[in-house]
Amino acid sequence: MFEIVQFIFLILSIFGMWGIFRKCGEKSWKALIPFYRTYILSKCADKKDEGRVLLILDLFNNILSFSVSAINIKLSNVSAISYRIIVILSLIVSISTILYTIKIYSALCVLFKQNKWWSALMMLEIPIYFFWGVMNRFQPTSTIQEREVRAASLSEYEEKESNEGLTINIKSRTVSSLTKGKKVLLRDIHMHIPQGRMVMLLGGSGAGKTTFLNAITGFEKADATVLLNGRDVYKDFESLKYEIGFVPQQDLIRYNDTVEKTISDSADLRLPLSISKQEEKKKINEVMDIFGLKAVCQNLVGKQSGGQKKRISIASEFISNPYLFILDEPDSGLDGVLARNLMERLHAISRTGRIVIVITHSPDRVKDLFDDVIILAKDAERTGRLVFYGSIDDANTFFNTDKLEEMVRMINRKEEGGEGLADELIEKFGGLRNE
Ligand SMILES: Nc1ncnc2c1ncn2[C@@H]1O[C@H](COP(=O)(O)OP(=O)(O)OP(=O)(O)O)[C@@H](O)[C@H]1O
Repeated sequence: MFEIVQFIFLILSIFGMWGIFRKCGEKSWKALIPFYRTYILSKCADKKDEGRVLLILDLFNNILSFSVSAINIKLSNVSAISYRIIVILSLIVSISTILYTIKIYSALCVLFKQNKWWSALMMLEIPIYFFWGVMNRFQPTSTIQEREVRAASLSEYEEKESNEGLTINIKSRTVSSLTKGKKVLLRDIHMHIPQGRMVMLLGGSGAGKTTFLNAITGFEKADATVLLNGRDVYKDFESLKYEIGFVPQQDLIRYNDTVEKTISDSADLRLPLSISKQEEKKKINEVMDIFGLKAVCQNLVGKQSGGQKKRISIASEFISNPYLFILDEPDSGLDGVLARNLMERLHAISRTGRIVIVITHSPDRVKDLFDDVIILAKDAERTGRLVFYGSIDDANTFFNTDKLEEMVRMINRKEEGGEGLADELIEKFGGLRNE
C-alpha cells in the first residue's frame, strides 16, 4: 500500500515539475531525470546554488548509505570507530540535505505566491506543487530568463565617475561564514550625490543602512568604487579620513569631562598634527558655536540634557570639518522640537557645500529640511537593495504618497507589518534608470 502511494506521489511530482519547468522557461522533459530534476526545480525557484549543493549532498548520501549497507551485511570489514564515523557523516549529510531542501521548497512557495508552510508538506514528499505546475491560475512571479535579463541590466548600470561630490558604485557587499556560507548583504547600489545636499537614508530594520554607510566610508569595504570629489575612498583612505565624519547611534563621550574638554580632546585626535594650537582653539570655538554649546562649555557632559549630549557627540565628530558628514539616527530619543533643531543645524552645514547623510526613523517631521532620499529594502533573497534615490518630490511621485513613513511601510515585508512591495519597486526603479 505504502509503495503504491509513493509511486502515485512520484508520478504527481513529475507532472508537477513538468508544468513548473515549462512555466519557468525550462525544458519540461528534464522532469524525467532523477536528481537532476531537483536541481532544475531549484533553478526555477532562483536557488541554483542551493540546488548545486543538494546534488553533491545526494551523491554523498548515496555513497554513505551504500557503505553503511555494505558494512551491515558484512560485505566489508571495518573497525567500530570507522563505522561510527560513517554513521555520523551520514547523519550530517542527511541534516544538510533537509536544510537545503527546505530552502528550495520555501523559495518555490514564494515564486508561486503561496504560503511557505506548504514546504512542510513537500518535505513529507507530498508533491503539493503538482497543482502549481498543472493549473493555469498558478503562475510564477518571474521566469528564469526574466531574472537573467534583470540581473544583467542591473549590474550593467554604473554611475559615471565625477570629480565633484560623492559617487557610489557598490556591486556587492558579502560576508562568508563556515556555518551559513556566503551571504550577500548589499547588491547593486549606484548613485551620485552632488555637493551641498542634505540626504535622508531610509529603510526598514535590517535593510542594510548601516552596512551601506560602512561601505561608503570604507570602514567595511565592499566590492565597490566610492569616489569623494574624484578621490577613491578605499585607496586614499589615509588622506581622506579627515574629510569623512561619522557619528554612530550610540554617544561615545565621557560624562565626567566638561563640554569644552570633550571637544578639545576630539580636536587633538581628529585634526592633523600640522595645525597650530591657536587655529585648533579657533576651530573648537566655531564648532561650539554651530552646535549651540558655548553657554554650557564649562559644564560637565553628564549634567547635560539628551539633546545637548547628542549635539556634543556630533560637534566632536564635526571638528575636522568633514566634507562628507554621516549620522546614524542622531534624532533617536529626542522629542520633535529638539530633533528639528538638530536637523536645522545639519541643514545649515549642508548649505555650506558639504554632503550630509542622515539615517532617521522619524522622517516626516523633518523632510522639508532634506533635498534627497535614499531608500533601501531587503529583496526576496534578504539582500539590501536600492529601492529609490532622488529628490523627495520624485519619491512622492514614485511611491504615490507624500508620507515617507508610508513608503517604508510599503517596502517592508508582510511579516513585518508592511506591504511586501520591495521586489516590485526595486525592479521599477531599476527599469526607470535603464530607460
Ligand atoms: N558582519 C556581518 N555578518 C553577517 N551579517 C551581517 C553583518 N553585518 C550586517 N549583517 C546583516 O545584514 C543585515 C543588514 O544589517 P544593518 O545593520 O546594515 O541593517 P540596518 O538597516 O542598519 O538595520 P537597523 O535599522 O535595524 O539598524 C542584517 O540582517 C544583519 O544581520
